[in-house]
Amino acid sequence: MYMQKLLSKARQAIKDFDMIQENDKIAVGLSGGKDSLTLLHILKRYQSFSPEKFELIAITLNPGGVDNSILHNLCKKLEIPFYEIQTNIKEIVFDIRKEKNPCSLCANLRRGALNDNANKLGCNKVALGHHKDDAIETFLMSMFYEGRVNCFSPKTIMDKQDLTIIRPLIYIDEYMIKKVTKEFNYPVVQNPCPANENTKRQEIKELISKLNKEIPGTKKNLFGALNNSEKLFIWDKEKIK
Ligand SMILES: Nc1ncnc2c1ncn2[C@@H]1O[C@H](COP(=O)(O)OP(=O)(O)OP(=O)(O)O)[C@@H](O)[C@H]1O
Repeated sequence: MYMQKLLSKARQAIKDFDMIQENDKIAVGLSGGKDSLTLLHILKRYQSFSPEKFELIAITLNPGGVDNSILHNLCKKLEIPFYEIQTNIKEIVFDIRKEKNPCSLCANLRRGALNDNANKLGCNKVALGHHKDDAIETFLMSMFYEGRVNCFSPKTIMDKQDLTIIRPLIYIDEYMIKKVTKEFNYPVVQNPCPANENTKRQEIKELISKLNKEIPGTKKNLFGALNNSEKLFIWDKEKIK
């Protein structure tokens, strides 16, 4: 039941932000978590009726010591070429750098490795599993922790690498992804991260959920604010002068 809704929201995002073109070769960043598993299935379905013909592969970065055979099998079943890349990200973040706030270094290393490998495999696009809740959380985190109004974009062109990053799940709520993951029994790989669920992001997620109960519509309005580009430069000195 939810799959059709998800597919239609993904289709809308792909159209609104012009994410896919004819002959694209798209690498799905497949972590084995619910979001990227859903993304892989959605893009596979979308491929069957998309007006633009495109190629799909999956890349999984192994941070060190994770058994991803379940993802190998899934991709074989879906007939999507699968590439597992061994990395030492876990060792760098936790043993060498001994990071107190490991998430941002880990995310940077993963992003770099994913983009480099996608490039090497001849892809011109990388698809990531970020969804609507991720966007709202990132939007608030950038204000609370960095003092700036910022968020990742649905589509980012990386000039230096000749690569475009797309986020087709950007209109989809996390609860819908959870429903579909359960309904279709996607083979979720246990997240090996020692900081999992114990992060600033988790705190912000809980705060947003609390606020949404106290002030109904909070989440919807925050997402609306993110889409309201006219109001993003609130106190723009050049405009006000
Ligand atoms: N180890 C990895 N290998 C390949 N792609 C990854 C990996 N880790 C993250 N990604 C990609 O980056 C996206 C955002 O990463 P993040 O760590 O925020 O994951 P997440 O929100 O927990 O999503 P998921 O449920 O897919 O793990 C993922 O949805 C996925 O597309």
